[in-house]
Amino acid sequence: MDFRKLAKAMPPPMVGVNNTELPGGLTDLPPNILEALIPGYSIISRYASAYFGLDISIFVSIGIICFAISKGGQYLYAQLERVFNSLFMSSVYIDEHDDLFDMVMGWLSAHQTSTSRNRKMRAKTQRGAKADDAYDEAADDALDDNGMFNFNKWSARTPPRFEPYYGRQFVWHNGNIFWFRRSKLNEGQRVQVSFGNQAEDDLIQLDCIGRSIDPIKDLLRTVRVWSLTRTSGTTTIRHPTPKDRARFGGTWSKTSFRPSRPMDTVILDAEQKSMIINDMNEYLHPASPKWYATRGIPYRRGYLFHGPPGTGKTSLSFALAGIFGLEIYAISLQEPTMTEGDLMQLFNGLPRRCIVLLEDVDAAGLIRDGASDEKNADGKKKRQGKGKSEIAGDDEAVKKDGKPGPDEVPKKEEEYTLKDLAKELKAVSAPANRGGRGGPNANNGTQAGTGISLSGLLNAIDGVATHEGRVLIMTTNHPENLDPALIRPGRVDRKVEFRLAMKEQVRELFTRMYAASEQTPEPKLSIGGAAANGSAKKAAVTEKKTAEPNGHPKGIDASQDQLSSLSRPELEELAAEFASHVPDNTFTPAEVQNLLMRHKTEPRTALAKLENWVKETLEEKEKQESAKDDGDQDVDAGAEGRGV
Ligand SMILES: Nc1ncnc2c1ncn2[C@@H]1O[C@H](COP(=O)(O)OP(=O)(O)OP(=O)(O)O)[C@@H](O)[C@H]1O
Repeated sequence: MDFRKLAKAMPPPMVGVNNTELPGGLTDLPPNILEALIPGYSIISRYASAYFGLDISIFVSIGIICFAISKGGQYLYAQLERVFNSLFMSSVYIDEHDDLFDMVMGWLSAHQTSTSRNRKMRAKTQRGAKADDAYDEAADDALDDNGMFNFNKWSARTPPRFEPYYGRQFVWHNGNIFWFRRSKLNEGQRVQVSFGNQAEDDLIQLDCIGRSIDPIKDLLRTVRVWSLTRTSGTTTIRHPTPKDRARFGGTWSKTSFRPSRPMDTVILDAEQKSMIINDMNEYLHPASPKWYATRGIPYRRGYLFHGPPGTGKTSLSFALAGIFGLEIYAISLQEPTMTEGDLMQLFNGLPRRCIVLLEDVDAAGLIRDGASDEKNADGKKKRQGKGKSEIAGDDEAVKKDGKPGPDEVPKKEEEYTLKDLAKELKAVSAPANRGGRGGPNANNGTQAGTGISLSGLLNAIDGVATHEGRVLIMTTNHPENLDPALIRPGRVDRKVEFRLAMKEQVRELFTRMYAASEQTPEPKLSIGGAAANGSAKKAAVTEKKTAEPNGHPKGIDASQDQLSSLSRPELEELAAEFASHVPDNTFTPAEVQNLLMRHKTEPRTALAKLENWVKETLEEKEKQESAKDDGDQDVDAGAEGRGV
């Protein structure tokens, strides 16, 4: 191509008054503009002209014009699209913080993977229960030569979830076409759309043709049903969003979901169990809100689960969530960064129906300030010295106005021994040692181990601004340490005591463990020589047939034999015998379960090892007790030493 000819073909430059060249043709921009746009332009252009006889200003000008045309075109297209959208399209926006966001993403990824020709997707590693869904028989490939489960091998088989990336794509549903656009929330939108959301929020925009959003509503209904069906049988657990991830405090994040716990796996006094189930069922009935409203009673329900650790308090909460299809919103009052404002916002952000789980409320170190404690006339900080048995299942023990009942008169000042005082000191200092940032400044003059005062907690639980409809479950190992105001009727409507296991409970635990339909396979262990000589699997089979020195069979086949050859009446018989050797009121169900878990498929072995286990566990408990007593004495001595 002869560039000189091309240059000649261009219109000649216009000449100004002083013979200066004016910008003439479209392609002839003033050199000083080009110089400003492209540093060193004049030198390049001079060289190009001298050596190649080329006037590069033509190309630069053409480039700039093309750029301007394309930008203009884009702008025009965007304007036309905007006008078209506003006249003929309807849109619905979904903020990332909303549950619908995940549901839509899940639906789209499930819906699109088979049909989509999308060339841009976001791949997401599946975690938690979703990933576990991917388990199938072929996952046995994840066993190594020794029959050991290898998680890396197994998780490598779990495919990632592919979901739409930023940008626009369409999807068909019920004969309608929908456009789906995922974008980043810009600053302005974020304030309007998602007050209190995370810093890196995304936004989904769903568009459909027509002047009504009804098709989108219909699509979202489908998505919700699809999503809820998929997650039925699981319980969702949420926790407060960590401060570093939340733009504002007091928002909830879905932290996990797990298979719902069947109620019959929680072994508890039948009467207590049916009481709590019936009570909750009645409360959650759709007609209940009206019933409460017409009587002027706040529509709230609270339960206190109390008893030693490992007796089933958390398990029952999860089982209740499972049968009533509720999500669990768990709050730890010991969280040092949580403020009363956050707590209030968390309670305000609860859905219409849910379970709020406050675990170990006694450990939060909530103590009322003497001045604000109207129950203690002498203004001294005191906890009510209420025994566990008085609290157990006794709704009337605390009077309606929160004052102690006649049978629980507070100790007089002189009845407070040094030990009481030492315990108080320990209770107050314990949460602080855990990093609590209590203190008078943190909580309106109320002493507490965290940033939450008792009045702050009470306000959040049932303050005027608090939403109605939730079920509050508080758990504690030391109900006697709780302030009566926290557990007064209205805040705690029912109390359930969890005790150490009785024979009947042990029997049920045993039966449940070995009657379960699905047994987890035991590893086919054959470590060492077998692997080394390359005939590991064969060796494993041989090993199954060998017996342990104590006469108990070893390996999966042998242990399965114990189960497969066990008829129901035999199992019942074994369970009764097992229970008869476990002393009442001595071990927690968790401890008994621990023994049974060691012999998951060997009920007879569990029975054979029981006697030893009882002896060893009792010895261990005694040791722990005496160590605790020594600790208490140290605190007493310390208190006396300080002249308290
Ligand atoms: N009553 C019970 N019935 C069935 N399983 C139980 C029972 N109590 C405890 N377990 C088992 O023991 C383990 C611990 O139980 P869980 O967490 O419910 O106890 P907890 O009372 O909430 O303890 P903590 O006070 O320490 O929170 C669980 O694996 C659970 O299955």
